[in-house]
Amino acid sequence: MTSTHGTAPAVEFTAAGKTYGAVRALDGLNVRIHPGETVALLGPNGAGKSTTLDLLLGLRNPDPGGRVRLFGTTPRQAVTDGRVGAMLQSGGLMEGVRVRELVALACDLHPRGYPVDQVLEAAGLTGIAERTVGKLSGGQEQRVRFALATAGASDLLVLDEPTTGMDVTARRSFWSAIRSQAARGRAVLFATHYLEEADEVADRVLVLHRGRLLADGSAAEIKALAGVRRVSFTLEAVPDGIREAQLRALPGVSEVELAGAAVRMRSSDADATVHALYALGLYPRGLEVTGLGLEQAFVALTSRAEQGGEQTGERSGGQAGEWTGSAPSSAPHGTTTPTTDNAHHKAATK
Ligand SMILES: Nc1ncnc2c1ncn2[C@@H]1O[C@H](COP(=O)(O)OP(=O)(O)OP(=O)(O)O)[C@@H](O)[C@H]1O
Repeated sequence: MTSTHGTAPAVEFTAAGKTYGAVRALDGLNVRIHPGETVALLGPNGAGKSTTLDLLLGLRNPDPGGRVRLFGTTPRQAVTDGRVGAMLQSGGLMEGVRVRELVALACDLHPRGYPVDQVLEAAGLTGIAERTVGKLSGGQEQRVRFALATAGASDLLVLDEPTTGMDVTARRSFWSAIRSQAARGRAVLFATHYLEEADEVADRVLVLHRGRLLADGSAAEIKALAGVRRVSFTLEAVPDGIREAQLRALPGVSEVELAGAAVRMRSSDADATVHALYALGLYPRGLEVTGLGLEQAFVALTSRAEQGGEQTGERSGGQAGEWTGSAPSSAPHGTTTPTTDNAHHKAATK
């Protein structure tokens, strides 16, 4: 996958901050996204996702000292040049017109617009092209928004909670359409609360927390970074006096669930937990140590940050999977990491 537009990153945030009154919504974000990458933006409510997308689209300006560039130019210029397609949560659709008319208008207005039938087909709207927009279901409206975002040959797609309201089938075809966009070399950035979508679709996951980048890596790297594992087993005989509190006190254990003889625990140091189990005189049967899903890793990372163990997720400019300590890296992400190659590989094999 190569960019036909030189070597400038699709997206480049440099020390980008945004303050609303007393609220520091975005706190010195350094991030680069390259053509062909599909990137998920995750974060709890209020983490700064919408602010990030607003800055990216030129709807707001970063505070002085910060900078946002798309393809080496300003967001506004990139939008004017038709290089950005966006699907936002806010903003109503024109209700009185037919689906085809609305999509045709977007195709006409785009500097590199596609034929309307092609766009309708790709968005799964051919069968409802003659319906009035105001009479569509929520999921159908989302598909219209997607069609508007892909009405022309944009180089970057920005999607805010794109599948909200879509049923399972619509979601599946939506993501398959997005994959084919990425396979054509487009950069895709989407904010979502559906972590399984981020896990399945994204080459790279950015986790925002209180306006700072908490983690930046593949879903596998984020899961590993959370460092928490599930330890499950059954106890053949529970020795007298062994109670949940004792299991909870084992090294690394943060959570214990007991259901009869079945025990499930979460541990940040599974080896130490298991050794200590034996030391307690317990003999676990069917012992399993498994990794967490992205959702659980996300919860572990963000709650750890809430409790004050926050670290920034900006890579140190060295190898993928390296994470800086508490001091933010001065080098923007992506200068030397292999993320782009990885993204290209994935895009090519999807
Ligand atoms: N126009 C505004 N004026 C004042 N504060 C704002 C404004 N927009 C956002 N904020 C605040 O900035 C912070 C980040 O908000 P933002 O909407 O970017 O978060 P988010 O990650 O998109 O949240 P959500 O998942 O709830 O949509 C929040 O504390 C929010 O209350």
